[in-house]
Amino acid sequence: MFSTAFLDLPPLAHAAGAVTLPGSKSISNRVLLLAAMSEGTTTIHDLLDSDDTRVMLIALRTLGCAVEQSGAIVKITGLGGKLPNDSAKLFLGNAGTAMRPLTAALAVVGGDFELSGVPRMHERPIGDLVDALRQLGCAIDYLGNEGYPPLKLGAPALQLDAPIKVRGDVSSQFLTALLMALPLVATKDIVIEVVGELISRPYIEITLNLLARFGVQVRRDDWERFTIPAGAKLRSPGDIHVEADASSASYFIALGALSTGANGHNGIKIQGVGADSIQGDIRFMEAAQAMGAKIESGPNWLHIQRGAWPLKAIDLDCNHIPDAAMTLAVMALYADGTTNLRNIASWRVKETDRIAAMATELRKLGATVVEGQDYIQVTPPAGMAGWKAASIHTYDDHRVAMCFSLAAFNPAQVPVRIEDPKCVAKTFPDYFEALFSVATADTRNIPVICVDGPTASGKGTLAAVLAEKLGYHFLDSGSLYRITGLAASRADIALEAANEAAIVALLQSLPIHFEGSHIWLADEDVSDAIRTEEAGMNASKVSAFPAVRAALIDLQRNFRKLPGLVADGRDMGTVIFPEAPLKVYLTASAACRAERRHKQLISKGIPATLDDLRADLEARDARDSSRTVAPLKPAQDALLLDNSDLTVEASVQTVLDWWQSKQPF
Ligand SMILES: O=C(O)C1=C[C@@H](OP(=O)(O)O)[C@@H](O)[C@H](O)C1
Ligand SMILES: C=C(OP(=O)(O)O)C(=O)O
Repeated sequence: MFSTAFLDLPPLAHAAGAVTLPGSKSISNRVLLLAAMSEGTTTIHDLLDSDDTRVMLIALRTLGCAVEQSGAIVKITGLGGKLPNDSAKLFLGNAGTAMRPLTAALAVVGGDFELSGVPRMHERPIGDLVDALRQLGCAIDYLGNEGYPPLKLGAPALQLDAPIKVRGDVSSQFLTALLMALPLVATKDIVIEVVGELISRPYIEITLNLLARFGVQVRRDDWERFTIPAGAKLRSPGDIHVEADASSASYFIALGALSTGANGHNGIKIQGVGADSIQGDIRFMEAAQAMGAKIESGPNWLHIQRGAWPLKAIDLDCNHIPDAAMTLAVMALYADGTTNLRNIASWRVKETDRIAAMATELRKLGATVVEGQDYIQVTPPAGMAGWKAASIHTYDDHRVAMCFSLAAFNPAQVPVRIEDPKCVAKTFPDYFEALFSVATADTRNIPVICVDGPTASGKGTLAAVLAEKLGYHFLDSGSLYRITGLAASRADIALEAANEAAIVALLQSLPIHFEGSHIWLADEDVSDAIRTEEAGMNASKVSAFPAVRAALIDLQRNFRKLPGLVADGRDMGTVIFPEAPLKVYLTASAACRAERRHKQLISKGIPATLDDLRADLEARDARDSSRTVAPLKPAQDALLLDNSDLTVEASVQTVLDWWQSKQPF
């Protein structure tokens, strides 16, 4: 997951390949609650692991439910409707699929419970559900604003005779919550009557489908009357598999529809969900097809390719696909006219006011947007010149972050900044990793920040922090020379010019790989072994051999991958990435560098004297700057930063400011 303040997406060129998507949020949280309340043990396969399921799992554990987790398999020992802990405070984040169904289940079972969430959850309505539960005799108080969480639940005095009326026009989750809770107390037939037009109906179908899997057949009369039969009992089905999330699939369906292939591959294959999914959002496929996508489907897979181009503008009632329809609003940027998405009033009471958010952010990109209480009309930017680079505010809404990433395919090749990318953790923590696994950009568009400088200038530290703050890859090029020196010494090859060819041959066979800040040589983590003073000296020696440097060029350039790279070394800006948009040459006085190195060594318990260290590093500076190939020197267009008197934080901030000053947003 990218936990950076923002994630800059360079203009994306193509996308092709396969993605396996995480489990459905709607299925996961329903199955968790049903499994916890049922009799028997349920083994859940491919459960979604995200913020929304985490709050549900924590809540169930707090209530006394036994949960065993091993990898993607979760085993729940059902409580049979009886709670070991009948007093608890539950924090449910911003998960509607946890807050609404748990409210109903705990209210009918009874106990002393407080249910709260993030501030936005306290602005998301729940009054219609509370009103319905109060008709049943449930004891529910508002702890904050009337009609909204947080809630306090008490012991109910259940009256099951009269039909329960529930409004269906604000959220279908209220009806879902009642349908899942009432089997716990169905000593007689319980009738639920929906008042007002029921929205988001396919989600009710998911609920009915899963209730049936847990042994409860609800009778449905049209979409207005639902009967839980007397004696209904939740019984574990044993094993249950969670399909991949169809709403998450919408971003990759769109990706297939709007991008051309890459690396000899064409189209996007989505694994884990197919056209026969029980999730209503799978019908996003039809909307994407209407816009031009070519889609094939098989058991649990979809394959999407670009068809019509530009996409065709559509006019669509999106009530049945409220979540995936946000993706259509971004696809509309690539359409041949104005797209009209209607009957989406519920967008206003979700993670944010989604109609307002989409309108504001689409306009930043250059689109013309008209919004109404329950619709949005999107007209694409006028020609290439109409597109604007934009920093997309994401309102702590996972779907805003995910769908706006698709704007990076814009024909004007302007970058797109996604603010607070970690908000995708609600349903798809590794969304951007999945995107980068199939999307490609022209190499020249992938940003590189070079940090060059002499030994002990702190360039490794600076570069690593920059990479972390920007979510970029990190190339510690010096480590490649260090590994080469280490491997040659271990192979008893003297580090002399006469052995240059042998060292290159050895280097080409080295199984080097990087994992975060760790560097591996085959099965050995050599991160520490290459950091000794001796390894540094050896690195300096092998790095003076032209053939060694040449052999490492492609390896280093291959680090330039989406979303970007921070590369530290001695010739990053001069030789390896001469066209990098930002080159920093980091220095500090010899005295200062010797002192830093001294502190470092002493703290590790390695004896050293300041004078020796200073002499060594001056010798190393001389060798590095006088070698014939790629000598250490600032690139002509490098910005010089002397950090002798700067903290790491101050150096990082200076470079981040330089970087920001080069951005179009
Ligand atoms: O029941 C569900 O799993 C959901 C129902 C929908 O909400 P509304 O019924 O409020 O539209 C949907 O937007 C939400 O993401 C999940
Ligand atoms: C509306 C959504 O979430 P919730 O389940 O919290 O309602 C969503 O995921 O788009």
